[in-house]
Amino acid sequence: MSDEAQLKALRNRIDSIDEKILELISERALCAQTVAQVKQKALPEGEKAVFYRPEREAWVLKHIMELNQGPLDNEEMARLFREIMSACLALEEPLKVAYLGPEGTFTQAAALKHFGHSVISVPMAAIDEIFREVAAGAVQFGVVPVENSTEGAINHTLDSFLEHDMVICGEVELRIHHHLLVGENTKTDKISRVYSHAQSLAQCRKWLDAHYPNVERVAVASNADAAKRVKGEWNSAAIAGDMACELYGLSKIAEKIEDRPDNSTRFLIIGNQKVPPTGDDKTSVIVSMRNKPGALHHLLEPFHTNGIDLTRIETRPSRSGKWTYVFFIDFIGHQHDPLIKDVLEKINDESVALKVLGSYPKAVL
Ligand SMILES: C=C(O[C@@H]1C=C(C(=O)O)C=C[C@H]1O)C(=O)O
Repeated sequence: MSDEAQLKALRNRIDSIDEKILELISERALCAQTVAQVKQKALPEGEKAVFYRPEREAWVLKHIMELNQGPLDNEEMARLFREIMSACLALEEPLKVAYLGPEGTFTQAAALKHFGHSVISVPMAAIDEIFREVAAGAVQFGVVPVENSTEGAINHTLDSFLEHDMVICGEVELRIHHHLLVGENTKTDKISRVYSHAQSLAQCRKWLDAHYPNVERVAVASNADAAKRVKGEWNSAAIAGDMACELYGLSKIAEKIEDRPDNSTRFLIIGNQKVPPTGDDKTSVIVSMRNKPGALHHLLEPFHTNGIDLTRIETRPSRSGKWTYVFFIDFIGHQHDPLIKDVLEKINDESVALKVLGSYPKAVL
């Protein structure tokens, strides 16, 4: 067979595979629609069904990854299914998700990675506003950054958990790549100012010291905001990611300038919905302790004796008295697991206050 004929035959095969995929996706979407009807029918008149099931979605993605034999890798395959589920869920009910805006931020990228592109994503100007928007019921979920592998905790987010009653329904991790961006009119040899969010400036500190030691570093509300500003200025650059670069039509003069190549940010999904166990979960709690010797030791002991894996511990001022603290603790397991229940009871006895922020599936993607 000639190359030409072979290509034609392969393309014919791809066409007929696509037709089958189309049919199967449509069949899947119809099933999801029927699931919605069944969910709604099971409830008394006037009560609204919960359509989004994070524990089920985590299971579907993991199942696909287990079955996958290549040549596409697991992450790629799961991303495709993430989008299929997102579209199916939108047929049941389009989700509204608030994120730290403006458009083009890493938090928006995290929201789309977690929920897929069929959600309605709503930009908010500040972390606190996301909490308020979810509390008011204007959106079902919010996405907030909580920690960065280079720069540590996002204190605004932690403090917002002290002020609002919010359930954590999920987590998402995003690799953060920063680029130095300029606009059409920027004179690249005359750059005297670099805009970015304080966290991003910090994540690129060494690179800036080495390449632009005398340039003024200006912290602004977000990386997207930084990108927006440079458009109209000839002597400034922005540090931001791919989404902001595309959205504001900028070009990269240096790529991946973050000091640590594994630079990642973890985001939390906040809402009002408690998530049942999947068998591979995390739990987040806030604990306040009496200020006495050995308090932290007593707090951590039940985790140690029960072999529970702590993934994070963070301290913040409690805001209820000078030099008193609260601990944010993340660990592996679900609050409904008998072992975790026991541990939480012990901690409750030892502490001034214990608040379980939520149990949720570990990030799959
Ligand atoms: C179809 C369902 O509803 C939603 C859509 C899902 C899907 O497309 O697979 C999975 C979970 C839910 O978010 C379900 O609950 O099974």
